[in-house]
Parts: sequence; C-alpha cells; structure tokens
Amino acid sequence: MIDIQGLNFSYGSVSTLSGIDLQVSEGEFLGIVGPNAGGKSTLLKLMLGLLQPQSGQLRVLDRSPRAASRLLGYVQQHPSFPRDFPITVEQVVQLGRMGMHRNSRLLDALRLARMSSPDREAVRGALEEVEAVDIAKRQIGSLSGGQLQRVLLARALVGEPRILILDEPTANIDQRLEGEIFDLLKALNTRMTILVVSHDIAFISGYVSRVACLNRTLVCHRTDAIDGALIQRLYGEPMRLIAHTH
Ligand SMILES: Nc1ncnc2c1ncn2[C@@H]1O[C@H](COP(=O)(O)OP(=O)(O)OP(=O)(O)O)[C@@H](O)[C@H]1O
Repeated sequence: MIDIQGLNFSYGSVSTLSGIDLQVSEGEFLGIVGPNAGGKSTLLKLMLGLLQPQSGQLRVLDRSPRAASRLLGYVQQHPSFPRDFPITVEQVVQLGRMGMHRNSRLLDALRLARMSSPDREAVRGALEEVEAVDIAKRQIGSLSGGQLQRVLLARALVGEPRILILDEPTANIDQRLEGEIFDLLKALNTRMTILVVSHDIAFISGYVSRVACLNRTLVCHRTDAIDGALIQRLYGEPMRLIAHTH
C-alpha cells in the first residue's frame, strides 16, 4: 500500500527526515510515534503528496502520492477552518466527497455544488458510521471537541478511501472518547489500511499491530516488543508509562 525507500526531506537547509524506509501492507493498522518536531506530520504530508521529498522513493498504491490522493482519507492535526466558520456538519462531510480538504473558496464551492442523490447517501452513510447523524444540521462551531473529531473522521471516510491517515485524532479529547474513536478505527481497519500518529504509545499499543518510531530517522517495532527502555531511547529522556487497563 505504501513503499518508502531512502527518503530524505528538509525544510530549507534543516534536515527533517533522513533515510526513511517504510513498507505498509494492505490491512495494516500502523501507529507512528515520536517526540515533538520528530517529523511525524511531515511524513504524513509527504505520503499525501502535499510535500515533495528531496530524494528517495515514495509510492502510494503503486503510484505517486498525488495520483493516489483520491484514494486516501486524511484527518489533519488541526482542522483547516476556524471553529466559527459558518458551515454545517453535513457540509463539512460533503467537502470530503468533493475531494476538498482545504477551505479555499470553500463556501463558493458549496453554494455551486448541489448534492446529488449518491452524494447525499454517502454523506449520511459516513455520518452513520461515526454515529453523528443526529448532529448533521449543526454548525461546526457548536460542537464539542469529540464531536468535531468524529465529523472530521466522517469527512475523511466519505470518499471510501483505501488508506486512512490520521494525525493525532484524539489530541484534545478525554480518555473515554479516545477509546471510542480507536474502537471505531479498529472496526474500520477490517476494510481499510490505517496509519495513525499519536503521542500516546502505551495507549495505541493496544490497538495497532506495529509502531513506527520517528525522530528524524524511523525504526519500526512490533507492538509486543515495546517496553520502557525502548520508549526512553526513542524520546531521549525518562518517560512516565501509564497503563490504560480500564
Ligand atoms: N512549513 C514548515 N517550514 C519550516 N519548518 C517546518 C515546517 N513545518 C514543520 N517544520 C519543522 O519541521 C520539524 C518537524 O515538524 P513536524 O510537524 O513534522 O513534527 P511532528 O513530529 O509532527 O511534531 P508534533 O508532535 O509537535 O506535532 C519541526 O522542527 C518543525 O518546526
């Protein structure tokens, strides 16, 4: 599904990613962890074709990331629109159907676009999947953090992606909702490949099959090989491990 070999990327003269090798198979649920500024979001943006590597190979679904972009669903770390943007939940999800993940001329596009019947069904299906049909007509500014994350997930799902890529989808929500979102991802994983960036290595270890540790360079570990010593090496300082057994 994803094949990265010898990839290097820098913003200007600062090396951000160095010698990255990563192969992701169909049906995998891969966690990507690492310290702040380790390059996680940058790696996702390269996979999505939003950035170009300086060197190395990067193929997604056996084509260039840009050519594959319609087959990818992306949940950004920070929504691309302000919370008070005058748009309903249904319209946000509709944008995913239109392949629009940015808010440039967003409202104009929505005014022009009449939802076809298949679009309407797809939007409803995606909202059902994330259990958000009841809030379809709400303005996004009125949603809680957890509700907003579900809606952004629905936007990523509405195009029926083959690969779902999420950048810290649970950063601003409490542990109960975090568990609900990851349970949902686990269910989605039966029909799509999933890559998720997270800071919470202990929590995601209960869900993902493999963890890619990224701190400019990348090393992959099977979930059962992760322990405190490995986490300390990765983060470069003592870390507190908190068990989530509830
Ligand atoms: N557009 C940009 N221009 C210049 N430098 C950038 C840009 N975007 C990110 N960087 C830098 O690249 C490095 C990696 O950033 P990135 O956002 O990929 O890290 P991250 O692992 O996702 O961090 P976090 O966990 O804090 O979200 C950081 O030093 C960051 O400041």
